[in-house]
Amino acid sequence: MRIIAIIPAYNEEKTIGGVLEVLGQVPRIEEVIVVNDGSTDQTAQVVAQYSAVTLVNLDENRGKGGAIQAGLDRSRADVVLFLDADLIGLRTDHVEQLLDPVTNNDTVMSIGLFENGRVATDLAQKVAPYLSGQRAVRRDVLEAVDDLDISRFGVEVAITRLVEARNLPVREVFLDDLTHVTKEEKLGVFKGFAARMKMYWEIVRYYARIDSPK
Ligand SMILES: O=c1ccn([C@@H]2O[C@H](COP(=O)(O)OP(=O)(O)O)[C@@H](O)[C@H]2O)c(=O)[nH]1
Ligand SMILES: O=C(O)[C@@H](COP(=O)(O)O)O[C@H]1O[C@H](CO)[C@@H](O)[C@H](O)[C@H]1O
Repeated sequence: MRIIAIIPAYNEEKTIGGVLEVLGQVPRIEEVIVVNDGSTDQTAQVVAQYSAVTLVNLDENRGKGGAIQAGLDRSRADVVLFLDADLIGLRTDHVEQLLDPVTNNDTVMSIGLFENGRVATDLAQKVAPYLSGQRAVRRDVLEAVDDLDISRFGVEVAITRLVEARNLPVREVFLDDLTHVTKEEKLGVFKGFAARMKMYWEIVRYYARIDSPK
């Protein structure tokens, strides 16, 4: 069974190194692919310091779904681990927790939920667990999702919805002491809030598209 990790990254120079350090300590992940989604900061330069990591540079920002599709297009795998590039507190046991239920064939997808990380980020995932970017997913499931490449922030909802529509088993796992940097922390209160609204809009737009007749 070939296991890979795909990390979509847009302006994550401050945190992506920490994620890659941890992934480098998990031998059963055969390839780590970072898709630099048109970043304007030093994300690509930071990733290039990790010689074992495959760096895919996109000239223009395609959104999270587009970045993930670009990673899938360049890979061959049975199971894909997805992690966001802005995680704080990631450990190898979190990675194993996400992988185990899928590699043991107990489920086709795991979803990782923050626990005891920070109140705000724990709560956000309690309210909307299906938005989490931390997952392990069987590749055949990913291939069945329509329009992943244009889904932008609709990507998690798209995958979750397909799994639910087919009545496939999903496993939620709790990732202790893990959190991420929020949009407001990255961009400041106003730009962060605007980015959050844009994210919700991208999710709704993807929904509307797949619900209307083609
Ligand atoms: O256009 C984008 C927006 C986000 N991301 C990446 O997708 C992940 C989740 O995005 P973000 O952290 O902004 O979402 P949040 O967790 O704040 O909702 C991160 O690794 C981002 O760098 C991306 O590749 N392209
Ligand atoms: O938890 C949430 O409400 C959002 C917003 O997180 P921030 O606190 O704005 O960083 O984050 C998630 O949603 C996105 C859409 O599904 C995912 O792509 C992110 O990985 C996930 O962190």
